[in-house]
Amino acid sequence: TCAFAGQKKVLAAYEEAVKCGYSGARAGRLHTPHGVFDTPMFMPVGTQATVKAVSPRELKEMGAQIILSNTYHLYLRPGTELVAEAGGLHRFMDWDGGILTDSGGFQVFSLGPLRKITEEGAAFRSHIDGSTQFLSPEIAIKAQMNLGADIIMAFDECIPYPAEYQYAKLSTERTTRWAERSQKAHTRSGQALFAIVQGGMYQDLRRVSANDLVSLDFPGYGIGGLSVGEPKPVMYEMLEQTVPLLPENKPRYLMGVGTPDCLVEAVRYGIDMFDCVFPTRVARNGTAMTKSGRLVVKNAAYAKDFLPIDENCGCYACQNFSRAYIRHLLKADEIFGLRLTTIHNLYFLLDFTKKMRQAILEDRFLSFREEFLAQYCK
Ligand SMILES: O=c1[nH]cnc2c(CCNCC3CCCCC3)c3[nH]c(NCc4cccs4)nc3cc12
Ligand SMILES: [Zn+2]
Repeated sequence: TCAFAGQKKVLAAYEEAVKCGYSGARAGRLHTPHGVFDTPMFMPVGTQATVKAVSPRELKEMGAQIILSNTYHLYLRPGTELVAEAGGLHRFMDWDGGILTDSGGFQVFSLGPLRKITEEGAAFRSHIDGSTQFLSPEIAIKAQMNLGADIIMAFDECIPYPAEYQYAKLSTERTTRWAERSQKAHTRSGQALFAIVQGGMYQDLRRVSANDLVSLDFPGYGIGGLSVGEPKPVMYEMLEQTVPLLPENKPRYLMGVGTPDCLVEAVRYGIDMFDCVFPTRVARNGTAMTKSGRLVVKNAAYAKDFLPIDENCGCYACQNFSRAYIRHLLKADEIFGLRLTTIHNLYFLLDFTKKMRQAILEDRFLSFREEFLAQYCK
C-alpha cells in the first residue's frame, strides 16, 4: 500500500553526475492511507506522541507530512492498548498526516548493558520504573499495529560501531530472520511494514542484507546501522553499496540522519526519507540551524541583535521575532523561547528537503548540492 509512484530521475544531471560521481537523486510521491507525500522528506520526531514544544496545527503550517513516534516509549507509557482504545495514534494526538513508528528496538540497543539479546528478542530494563521488559519481532509488530501508524518498522538490531566482522555477520543474519518474523506477525492491511538493512560497515554484509530483504519483498526499506559514530565518508560508502540494490520503485528511509550536509549527500545516493532528533534537541538548548551552519542564539553576541535568526526564512519565529527577543526568552527559561527555536529548526529542515525536491524536478540538483555545501561547511 506504500506505492512509490511517479518518481522522476533527473536524466541530464544523472548523466553528468555519472561522469563525476554517483547521483541517484529522485523526487517521488509516497502513497499512504493518510495522504500522498512528496520526497525527499524530513520527518519530525515526536517521541512520546508529541513533537516536543510544537502543536499539530503548527506542524501542518510548517509543511510537516509524516511524523515519527516511538513504540518503545509508548509501549511503556501509556501502553499501546490504551492508544488503540483511544482510536489509535492519529486520533490520540490529533494528527491527520502520516505517522511512522519505529519498532522500539533501537532504544533497547542504545540502552547499552541494560539489555540481553537472544534469537527470541531483547530483554531490557525500563528507563521509567526499572522493571524488566522484553521485546521481540512479534511484540514489536503487535504494539505498532495497536498504535495504527501508516508505516511501521521491522524489529532489528542496530549494530554498534565499531563492531567485529563476525558479530556484524551474525547480527545481520538474525535481523533478517527477525524481519521475516515481523512480516508474518504483521496482519494489519493498509499499513506498510518496512524492513531495515544492516551489515555494519562491511560492504559484503550490506549487500547480503539488502539482497535478502529485497527477496522478502517489503513495500519500503530502512537503512539502519548508520549515523552511529562512523566517519561520514564511511556512511556514504555504505550508502553507495546498499541503495542501488534496493528497488527503484520503493521508498528508502535513512534512519537517524541528520544534518543538512548529510541529507544532501544521502539524497544524491537515492535516499527519500529522513528522521533525526537533532533539530528539536539542539533547539531546546538554544541553537538554531541556518544555511551557513549553527547559530547559538543564547550567546551574548545576540543580546542587541534585532534581526531575525534568518531574514530569508519564512518560519513563524523569523517572520515575527528578533534574535535579541529569543535570546531573552531562552535566558529567562521561558517556554516560548524553546518553541520559537524548535519551530525555526523544523521549518529549516522541512524547507530544505522541499528545496532539494524542486532542484531535482528542475534538473539542477548537483549544482544545488555544490552551492549548499560551499555555503554550509564554510
Ligand atoms: O539501525 C537502526 N535501526 C533502528 N533505528 C535506528 C535509529 C533510530 C532512528 N530514529 C528513531 C526515532 C523514533 C521516534 C523517536 C525518536 C527516534 C538510528 N538513529 C541513528 N542515528 C542517530 C542517533 C540518535 C541517537 C544515537 S544515534 N542511527 C540509527 C540506526 C537505527
Ligand atoms: Zn526561521
